[in-house]
Amino acid sequence: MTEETIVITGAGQRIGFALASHFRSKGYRVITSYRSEKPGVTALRELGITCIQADFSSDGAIHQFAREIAELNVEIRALIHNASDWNAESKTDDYAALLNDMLQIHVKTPYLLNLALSPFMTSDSPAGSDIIHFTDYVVRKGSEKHIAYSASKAALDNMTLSFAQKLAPGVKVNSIAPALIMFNEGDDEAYKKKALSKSLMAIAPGEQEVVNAVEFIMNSNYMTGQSINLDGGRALK
Ligand SMILES: NC(=O)C1=CN([C@@H]2O[C@H](COP(=O)(O)OP(=O)(O)OC[C@H]3O[C@@H](n4cnc5c(N)ncnc54)[C@H](OP(=O)(O)O)[C@@H]3O)[C@@H](O)[C@H]2O)C=CC1
Ligand SMILES: Nc1nc2c(c(=O)[nH]1)N=C([C@H](O)[C@@H](O)CO)CN2
Repeated sequence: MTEETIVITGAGQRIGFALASHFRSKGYRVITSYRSEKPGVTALRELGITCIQADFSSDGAIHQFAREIAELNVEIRALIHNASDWNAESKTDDYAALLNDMLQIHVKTPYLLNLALSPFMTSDSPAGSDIIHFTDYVVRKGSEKHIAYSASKAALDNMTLSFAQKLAPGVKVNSIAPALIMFNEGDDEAYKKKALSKSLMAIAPGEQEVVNAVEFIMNSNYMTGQSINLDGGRALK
């Protein structure tokens, strides 16, 4: 038996959680990875979403996650690479480990999952199937506070181009490059004011904005190898 399936990495909270609940409410089978058990993961299970524990810091865990999905005999409509850590140089003095961690989650994980799971992306829908990478506004500008994070997201942006070529025409491969979407718990008022002032729109738009961008990509019959800048016009400020 096959069922149109959406695979989302790192969906236990925030944007990944919003995407998983959205697609489940539309009737898709949804499979997510989660690293740590948390209330969001319980809530996903209650919605009937398959949640597979996977900490992608080891290559073995990436391969195991792909194997578990392959064994479910699914037809993947979309593979959404959401899992990410936003680690800063200021929080460590082990820069080699930081760079490894950033490359592991933002480059090696999507690279290996795309190669392992693209054979299961054979949707009959006119828009085909989709791979969506979440990059970041900083891909265009760099970031002095998140150098390794920014470099790894830039590599992911580049992989969008290569996989778009490799997998066309059956699979479209695109990126979403967000700037501020939502604040983190503990962000203080001074930080929020500064962050908001960086874009023309001057808002933190929330998860639904990303859900809308994913829907836009999936509904396109023609767009591949592109990046959507979901950044409130930040580059123009
Ligand atoms: N929020 C924003 O304003 C912006 C977001 N983005 C991008 O959008 C995407 C979603 O953002 P957001 O919801 O804020 O992300 P979060 O940082 O809140 O969540 C990311 C998820 O990825 C999981 N994860 C992290 N590292 C690993 C790992 N090694 N193995 C497995 N899972 C892992 C985390 O698991 P756990 O629950 O265990 O921590 C977490 O649930 C990300 O790719 C992000 O970089 C880009 C720009 C702005
Ligand atoms: N994995 C994450 N990546 C990013 C986050 C986050 O919370 N988790 N947050 C940001 C910021 O919102 C930034 O764009 C503005 O402060 C960037 N990436």
